[in-house]
Amino acid sequence: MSLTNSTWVIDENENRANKLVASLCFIGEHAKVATATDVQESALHHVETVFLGALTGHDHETLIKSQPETPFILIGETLRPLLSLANVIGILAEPFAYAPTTELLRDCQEYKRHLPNLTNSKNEKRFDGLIGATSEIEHIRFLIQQVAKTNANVLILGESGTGKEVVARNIHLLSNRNSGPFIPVNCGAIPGDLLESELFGHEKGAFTGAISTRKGRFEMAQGGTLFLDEIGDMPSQMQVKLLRVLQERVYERVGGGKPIKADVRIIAATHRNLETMIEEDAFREDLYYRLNVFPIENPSLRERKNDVPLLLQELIKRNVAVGGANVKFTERALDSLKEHGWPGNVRELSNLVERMQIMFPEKVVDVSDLPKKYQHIDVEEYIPEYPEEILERQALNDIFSEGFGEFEENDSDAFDTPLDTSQPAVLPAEGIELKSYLAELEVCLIEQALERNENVVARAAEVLGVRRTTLVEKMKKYNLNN
Ligand SMILES: Nc1ncnc2c1ncn2[C@@H]1O[C@H](COP(=O)(O)OP(=O)(O)OP(=O)(O)O)[C@@H](O)[C@H]1O
Repeated sequence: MSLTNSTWVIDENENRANKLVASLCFIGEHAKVATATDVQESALHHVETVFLGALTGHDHETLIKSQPETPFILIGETLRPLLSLANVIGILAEPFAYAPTTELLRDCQEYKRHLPNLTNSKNEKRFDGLIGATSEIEHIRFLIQQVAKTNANVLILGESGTGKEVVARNIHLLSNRNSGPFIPVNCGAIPGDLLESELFGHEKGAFTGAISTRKGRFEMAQGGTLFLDEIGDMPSQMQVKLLRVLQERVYERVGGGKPIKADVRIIAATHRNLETMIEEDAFREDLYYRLNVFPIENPSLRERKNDVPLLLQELIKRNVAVGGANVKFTERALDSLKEHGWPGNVRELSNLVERMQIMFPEKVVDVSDLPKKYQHIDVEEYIPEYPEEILERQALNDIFSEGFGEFEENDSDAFDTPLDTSQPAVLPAEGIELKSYLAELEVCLIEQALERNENVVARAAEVLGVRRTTLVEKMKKYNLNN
């Protein structure tokens, strides 16, 4: 329960009011007796809960409605009809027992915590790059806010690409160390024998190659936050050394004897299961408990798939800001993306967005434009139908610009059919009906292409040198069912 925010008891049944204040104080609440006039005259931002009992000269309903951001608890059954008001959380009757009192106080806290204007606007602005509106990400924001104010070590768990570093940066940003540095170290990317000097620094000549004295990441993070990413990949001899620093808060540079005081907040992260690693003797249990003071479990993207559209929008915006092209997604393309499993989480989504921005600049992306593995819903593909004259012009172009010459040279059997079209270049003396002649020729070539390619339209389109959708149109036009 809150110790800083206060709880007010407004009840003209003085005896009952005093009993309630006493029992609230007993459970650690800062409770005091107040009056209806106090409510009318204050903004009540600092008031967590108001207990409301008997009143004379004031209307209960008007009073409750005048403070919509404040949760009220009614005292005594006679006020039950007021339960229908949204900010009335419940009724408490004498004797004021521990269980119902604490439950109601907790509900009031929740009412305040989820107040739309607090969670969505004021707080959001203070978070940097942590996008999402689902309850899963709201919970992460809540944990960040709670732990940021303290100096506790934090362990961020979660699959790769879920934004563990984003969370760590936000803890730093909201902490009172935010004027100090945020120093990340990827423990998995630095070879074991270099990690010690990387973390603690070294004195000149401490080892071959130590040509000058160098500060380590701990020293660089002094007064700020050290983010130990991929802590599960830290070699065991380094785990011992890190544990010592966490316990004693001092360390020495490699090759140096002078102890340096560590004023550093530690945030560690891993995608590994440290408890299993402990069982396998791959991670020290004592270090685990030192680091795991406050665990934060980042949800995977598939656990918060309703955030996909919002994230997508944000990732597009970020790329546009650095010169990328804009791109839009149809509603059903978004639905399809929501069905994806996202093993690479937000990082995978970010890569997909970049790919789509390159492939479809300033266009709208539909399900069929997505790479195959992201197509999770069946949609009927739109095949445009064009006016007759355009199709005829295209047919003529196809035939005269690329068609015949090559066909004759490369495949002398191509026109070995009963149709007159086997000698297309020779104009009979009596002339021809060009339109139907060309149509027959087209049908003949399409049929051959389909036959040679076991009726696979995509392959037939390839040998005819047209797009698959064009061939499908022509087959529809000539009523050719394969
Ligand atoms: N909630 C989020 N909102 C916006 N961007 C996010 C979010 N989560 C992750 N990202 C983006 O996804 C990418 C991966 O995030 P980050 O590096 O923090 O993940 P990680 O969990 O630390 O990954 P790894 O375990 O591989 O180190 C970054 O570009 C980051 O900006």
